[in-house]
Amino acid sequence: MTKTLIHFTTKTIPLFQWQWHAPFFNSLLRFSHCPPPFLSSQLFRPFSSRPFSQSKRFSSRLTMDSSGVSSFPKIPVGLDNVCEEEYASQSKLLQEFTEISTIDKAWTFTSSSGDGTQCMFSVSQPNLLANVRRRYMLSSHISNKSSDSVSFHWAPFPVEMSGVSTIVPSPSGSKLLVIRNSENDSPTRFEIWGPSQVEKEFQVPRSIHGSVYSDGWFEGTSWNFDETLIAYVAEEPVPSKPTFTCFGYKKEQTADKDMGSWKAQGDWEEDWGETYAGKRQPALFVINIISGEVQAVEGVGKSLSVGQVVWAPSAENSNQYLVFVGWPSDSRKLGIKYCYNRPCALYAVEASFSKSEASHSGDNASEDVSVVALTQCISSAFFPRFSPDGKYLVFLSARTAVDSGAHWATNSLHRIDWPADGEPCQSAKTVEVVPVVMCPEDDCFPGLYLSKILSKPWLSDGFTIILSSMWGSTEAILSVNVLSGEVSRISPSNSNFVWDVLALDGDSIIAVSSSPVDIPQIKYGVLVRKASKDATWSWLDVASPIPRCSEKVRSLLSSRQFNILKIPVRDVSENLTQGASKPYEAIFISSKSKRNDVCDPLIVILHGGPHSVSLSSFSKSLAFLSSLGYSLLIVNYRGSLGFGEEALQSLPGKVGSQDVNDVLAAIDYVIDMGLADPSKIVVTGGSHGGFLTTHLIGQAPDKFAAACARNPVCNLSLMVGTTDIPDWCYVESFGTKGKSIFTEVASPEHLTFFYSKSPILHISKVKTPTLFLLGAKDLRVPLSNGIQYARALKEKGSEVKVIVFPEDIHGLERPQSDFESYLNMGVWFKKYCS
Ligand SMILES: CC(=O)N[C@@H](C)C(=O)N[C@@H](C)C(=O)O
Repeated sequence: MTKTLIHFTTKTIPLFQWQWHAPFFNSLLRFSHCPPPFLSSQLFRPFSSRPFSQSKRFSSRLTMDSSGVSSFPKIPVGLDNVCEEEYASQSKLLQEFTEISTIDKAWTFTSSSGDGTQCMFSVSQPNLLANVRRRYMLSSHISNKSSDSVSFHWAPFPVEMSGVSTIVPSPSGSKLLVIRNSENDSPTRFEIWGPSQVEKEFQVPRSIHGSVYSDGWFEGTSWNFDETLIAYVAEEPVPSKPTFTCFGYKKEQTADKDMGSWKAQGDWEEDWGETYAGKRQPALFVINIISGEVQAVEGVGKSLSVGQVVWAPSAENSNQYLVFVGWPSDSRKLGIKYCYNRPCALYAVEASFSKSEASHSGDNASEDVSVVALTQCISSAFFPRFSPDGKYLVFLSARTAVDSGAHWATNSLHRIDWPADGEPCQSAKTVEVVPVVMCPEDDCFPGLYLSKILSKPWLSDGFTIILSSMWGSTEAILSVNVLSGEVSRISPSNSNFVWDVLALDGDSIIAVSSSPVDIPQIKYGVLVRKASKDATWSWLDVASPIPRCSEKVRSLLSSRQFNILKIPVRDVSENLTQGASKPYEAIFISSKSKRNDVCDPLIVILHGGPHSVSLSSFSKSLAFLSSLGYSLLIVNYRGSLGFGEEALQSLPGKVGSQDVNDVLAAIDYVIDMGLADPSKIVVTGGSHGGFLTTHLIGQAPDKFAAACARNPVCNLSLMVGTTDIPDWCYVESFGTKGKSIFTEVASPEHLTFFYSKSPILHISKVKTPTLFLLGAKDLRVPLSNGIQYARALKEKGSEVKVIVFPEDIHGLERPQSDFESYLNMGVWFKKYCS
């Protein structure tokens, strides 16, 4: 992979830079038998926690002693020989953290011999050399289940699933659908696996549809009940484009790429923005696995982007229906990634197909196939799930996000009682099962905050679903009675860990639990007492080969601890809602032992969104930073998910002030508690977290020894004209009013207002050395935002380093980019603060 690395050296202290490149430091370390006395104690600290300031003194002395010969060693651009040492030692450690695998999903199958359950775990691990995530499956047989023990018998080795986009077991568990999207123009492959081999394989050419969606959002793949048909969501086929030959425009269009012709671009088609660049509109298809015939579902038309399709239960002699989510797509498509505020509704459509050649209905939706809108009364409906007996259709809503314009907000859960005759009806009553919580009582249920629901979330009673939902800075497993609306926290209520449900095994739960200092552990939840009012769950530890970590990582983690702090709101005013006046939280990770009463340097970590949350789950990158000898303060400022709707809605209109002050108050809180040294604080965050980082170094210029910003929002007046979510700039700057005044052409007054809310307003005060990590293909906060700010810092002589990842988007999640980001961050912070 190629990368662009721009190191802006400072123009005010050139001597310092030159001293830094002193040529002898490396050789001295290599040839001397004992380290110089002032380095020795530092060198024996783990992972080169030798402060750079000392190294600099040392190297400058050597430079003066040298007889003026300044032969620069051959070190890579952007490094000097001091930080090269640091690079080497930190990269070794980071590699050990990077290798830890992640459990992504699990499926259970009743064993045909009736002696337990088979469980398949989907696990992934970065492959740094290939710069991809390696995905594999590991199976386990679950037996001897009781309330105090369970046995998992693991297959000896996992099996790699290369090139697999989607895996979906059939309802009976006797078949497995494996979909392989191709990366070029070749067909998409559908494989139907039986217990021992591939039973069928179909190739669907690009003329029928493009890649099958496997994005976790539009994605939906559903088997019908007799396991003959599979409904799914795929990119509609590429329309024909004008063709030219050496004689000019060719009237008869062909699909083939023949040699003597070329295709024009045709009209630009809007996509769904960040992470969807170049992706074609999602459309519904059904494959018949007996005949291999693929049919586009008729009647939907191009005015809806569709996703999350499921088969509706069918009554005897009734038609078969599909239920899906539709997002209006005949007007401007604003970015959808992380944006639950896009209106959407549930629809039902009869699964009838033209019997002729498969084709997508496109604009010519068949007149006689009607689409039934099921959720007209509510501005948002998604994640449809039918109960096993087909009586209830349950779905999630983000109506508070849609109605307020905040990109993510508190969810509500709803139910439709599905007609017994199987015929969907427009006027079906929608019941609110779990309402939005405005202001939770202390330590009580804060409302639902979900980014996924299992495809089969039901307990055997047919009316209880199991979910995991953010709860303050943690995530908890909940059971929800969809008839009474009763919500129970069933993961341990005294746990500060994150609990995430992976799959159900009958009435038991396979879950994963982790903390910032504990790698994920598989847990088995057993329902001990069934009485719905006070059902009790017992959580058993499961010995498992995944994930594994090295002895070094294990020992480093065992020396760390974490707490969730409650930070009181400073300056509570009468204008604040009750929910916005309550304490917010920060996760504090530190060493278990304090050396000579000295505080470790502190890294302040800020999530983006702003309506997102940092959870107390295990994070390899944060564990790495913590293991370098830092305390971490991860602030869930007001506006974060998981604390009730009033606290969340207190932020829009006050970004750059309320959130900045919350972070400053959290820092003062740990300083006052004696947990941090005010002279050793650095700050980092991405996106809106980068907005906070750059605001903080401008508004509190003496507070931070160094900063690192990933794809930061630095100038809203520049972002509004270039991002895929200009409406976000309006809502976060103006508050909910921004939703109605949003226009594609920001007025001069609006631009001035955006500027006044932006970190760039404070740039003249900045003194903090700042590292920028930028994705060149970011559509959310385009590169120009970070580059403009970094150039402006450079112009005024501040210390700046910029790394641009040419192939990365907003998340910088490709394995090499993620690795390089955290390595540079570790080295940068060590250089300025240790
Ligand atoms: C809604 C959204 O994408 N906002 C961005 C400015 C942002 O902060 N994104 C978050 C989710 C991130 O961490 O990238």
